[in-house]
Amino acid sequence: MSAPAAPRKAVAAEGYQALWSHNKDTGDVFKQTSDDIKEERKAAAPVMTNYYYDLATDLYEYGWGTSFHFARMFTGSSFASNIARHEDYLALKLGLKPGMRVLDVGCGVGGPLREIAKFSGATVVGLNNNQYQVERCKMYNKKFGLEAITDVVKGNFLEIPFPDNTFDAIYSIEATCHAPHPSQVYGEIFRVLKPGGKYACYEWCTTAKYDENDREQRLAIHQIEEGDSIPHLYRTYESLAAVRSVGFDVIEEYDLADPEFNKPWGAQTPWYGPLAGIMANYSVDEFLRYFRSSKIGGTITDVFVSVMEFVGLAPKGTKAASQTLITASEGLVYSGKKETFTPMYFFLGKKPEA
Ligand SMILES: CC(C)=CCC[C@@H](C)[C@H]1CC[C@H]2C3=C(CC[C@]12C)[C@@]1(C)CC[C@H](O)C[C@@H]1CC3
Repeated sequence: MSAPAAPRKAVAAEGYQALWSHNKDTGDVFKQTSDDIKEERKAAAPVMTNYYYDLATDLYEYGWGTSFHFARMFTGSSFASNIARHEDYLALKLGLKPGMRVLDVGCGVGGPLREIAKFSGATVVGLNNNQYQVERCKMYNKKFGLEAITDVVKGNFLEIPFPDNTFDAIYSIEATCHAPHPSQVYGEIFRVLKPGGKYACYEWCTTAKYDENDREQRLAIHQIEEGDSIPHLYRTYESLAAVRSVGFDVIEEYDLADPEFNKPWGAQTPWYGPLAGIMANYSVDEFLRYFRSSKIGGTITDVFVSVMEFVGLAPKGTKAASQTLITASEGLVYSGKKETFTPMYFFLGKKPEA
């Protein structure tokens, strides 16, 4: 884990926690998720998510790697190949080819961007609003000799810094859920996509099984929102309506986490398996990697970083980051088991030619 400048994480921890402190002392999840509080977080969304990634990026890389997303975990495949397959699936659906110019909206430190560039030969440009992640992405693109077919630009996906009709294809992986409302970011994606171009998305959503009046289910969804900087998690049907409302023709849409959908695809362990210690493939290497993301691994990391911060060897804010991610993990595993949440609601949209 690299230790960036101390003040950045300390400021981020303070700013982020302030946005999630409303009614915490009441212990009442309904009060913590009231409409007016959510409106405040929606208004602060770009700043809030910048704080979040200032805090979480180092731990993400340590515990997960450079591709910040979940995947279908096919039994017998390694974690890395399951993650890469999930990325290549988008390249296949978009029909990416050498010579095409593609935008990755909310690219993180660029794990997916580099895989998709290598898989397809297309030129992939990442868009990211977090300066630290942009720098990490640039560094990796150079390190892996991919500068000719990759790039990364700092910018807000609510105001994408490119002219209309720029890209041949666009994708986003578990990123647009940071927006106050999905239609805002889908509208921008529609604008910068060329007519006839396709947009593929993995969206974070609540499912039809989610009962927002059930206290335990609501708490777990709130834990996901708090632990992952999401102003509000929308339903799958709301995301679908949003992508249609900005002008896309939807060619395909389904929940890749739905066990029914997955029946013909062969044996899988759950997408949240790495957080719950459920391994898709057994080997010593895989054990170490699963251990880092599991509950027990996360707890050990938490104790370690707390001590490091206390003695001044880790920047202030590191402990807050670790605890935020433990909250995320609890909500994700609970909601994953109940099937009230999916991190892979997939849709493929086309911008009409005319
Ligand atoms: C925030 C969004 C929209 C996407 C990121 C999805 C995942 C990559 C992260 C969600 C929860 C994260 C946790 C970790 C890594 C990245 C996530 C899986 C850890 C395993 C990192 C190491 C810590 O000690 C425990 C974390 C648990 C949560």
